[in-house]
Amino acid sequence: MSSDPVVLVHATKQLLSDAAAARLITALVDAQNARGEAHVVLTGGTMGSAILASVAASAARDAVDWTRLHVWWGDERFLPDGDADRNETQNREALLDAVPLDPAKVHAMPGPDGPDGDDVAAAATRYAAELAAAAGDGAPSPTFDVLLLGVGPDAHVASLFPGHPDQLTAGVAAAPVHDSPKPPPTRVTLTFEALARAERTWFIVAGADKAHAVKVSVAGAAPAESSAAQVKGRRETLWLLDADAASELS
Ligand SMILES: O=C1O[C@H](COP(=O)(O)O)[C@@H](O)[C@H](O)[C@H]1O
Repeated sequence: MSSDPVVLVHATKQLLSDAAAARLITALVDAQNARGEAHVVLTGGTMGSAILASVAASAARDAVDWTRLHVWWGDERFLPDGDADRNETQNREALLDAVPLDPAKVHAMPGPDGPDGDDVAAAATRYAAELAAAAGDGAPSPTFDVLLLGVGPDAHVASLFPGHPDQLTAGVAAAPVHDSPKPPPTRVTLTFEALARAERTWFIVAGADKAHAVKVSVAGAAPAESSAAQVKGRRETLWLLDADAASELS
């Protein structure tokens, strides 16, 4: 069960960010209203933190009950806690440190200063176990209410790089990535199987350097050309773009 991609274009990167933030607040409020708690998966990169900064600046920010939100990550650069290049650090600066989250519900991916040291495979296994524990019903992870994904110019999402040997890891929810083509070389990522467990999947993409990746991904390219094309939400798959990122779409 998955949904067909829908494209929505905003004129500027700032409008894209603000509109996506409004959409995110509403989706989290609705999920909490329906089920008590909500689960969101965050992303790194340009738009991953831009949308969170827009949430932070929104007058509706505290319509979300932050204490009832589980925060997960789609991927993480395998760097120590607080490193400026960690997605978590950037997301914290943009929003997470400014809202009253329950620390027990903030599920950061371990780095080399974590319980497994520099064993990135063990760190990924640990994260998969945390996902399964949160599901609590034998599923490999909770159902994610909203999955946010940035997209690289090479059409990667999370740390799943097209054509990379670690791209197609199967049978686990989280996997190590070695020799990433984008620095840093070592990462932890959710797998395609885990990314498929979202109700709403939103790609948030700005900039002309992403236009080709957007075009081939929306068209449904094969894994060797696009990781983004392999990910769909169960209920909704939205491509939220600025005009530059949409410039190669017909
Ligand atoms: O390395 C990463 O890159 C992508 C996209 O980043 P961008 O700066 O090109 O927007 C990001 O979504 C991913 O989480 C991150 O680890």
